[in-house]
Amino acid sequence: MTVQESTGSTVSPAGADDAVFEIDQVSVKYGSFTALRDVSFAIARNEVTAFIGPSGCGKSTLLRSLNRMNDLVPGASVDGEIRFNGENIYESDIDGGEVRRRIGMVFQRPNPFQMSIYDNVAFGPRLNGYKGNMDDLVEQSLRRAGLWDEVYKKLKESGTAISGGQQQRLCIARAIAVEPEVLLMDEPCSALDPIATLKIEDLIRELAGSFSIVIVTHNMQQAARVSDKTAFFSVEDGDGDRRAGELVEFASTDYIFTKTTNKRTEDYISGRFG
Ligand SMILES: Nc1ncnc2c1ncn2[C@@H]1O[C@H](COP(=O)(O)OP(=O)(O)OP(=O)(O)O)[C@@H](O)[C@H]1O
Repeated sequence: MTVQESTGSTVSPAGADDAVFEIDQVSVKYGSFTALRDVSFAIARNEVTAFIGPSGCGKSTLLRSLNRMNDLVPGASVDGEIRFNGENIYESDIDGGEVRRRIGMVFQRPNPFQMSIYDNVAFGPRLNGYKGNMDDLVEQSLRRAGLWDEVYKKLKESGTAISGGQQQRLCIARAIAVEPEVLLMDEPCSALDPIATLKIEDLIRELAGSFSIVIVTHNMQQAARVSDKTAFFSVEDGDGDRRAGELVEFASTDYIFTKTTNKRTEDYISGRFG
């Protein structure tokens, strides 16, 4: 596998042992349009990896490819291999639904189900036939999401009748209740105020010990605050608005934000581009 990493970075290429995902020459198309071209790098286990880059460079496209969410997008197709724990999730005998159960996702806008707070968290475990004590699991998941103290008196109330920041933490509790190995987060704070954002960022750092987290963010301070490694994407050089996205640089977050010598990364980080 080719692993694109910066020379001089402190990151050693993650091999199959410590990589949760190996992304190997992945290109993603929507119909005939190549949204992302030939991306290769590895995502380490139990770390936070941030995807940054200008609008339209394919960050969300790649994130959705990691749990085959793109299967649900008409016209989307993925070439190359994405190995999750060493197994290519795009093999024909792998069930996309099963992949999505093992890899949780949190979206831009909090999207609690129209049901009680309790039922939101219990939904996934019930679907999976969880046999343990559901009350304990709900409490533990809400505690891990930093929400228990705020909602324990109103577990029977609607999951949509709490603040946006609380709803997003409820969505995180719902995602972790089924014990996924990975949490994919697509700009999880973009609809939140600064205080709710900081709470989610603290939570991401706390959860990183137990889960591998991949976060797409437009907010570079956020990437710098929460992530261990950063992948910077951009669109290919040239004219026209149908240019493919590509991985420019992947390295430790510290390297990307303070030491990079890559001009394209520097220009983006310093706000000269994008
Ligand atoms: N469902 C789709 N059908 C066709 N083209 C799409 C679709 N989704 C995304 N694209 C195109 O693919 C490219 C990458 O989009 P993507 O949303 O992955 O970028 P992004 O880096 O996440 O952008 P943003 O930061 O604005 O969310 C863009 O040119 C976008 O217009």
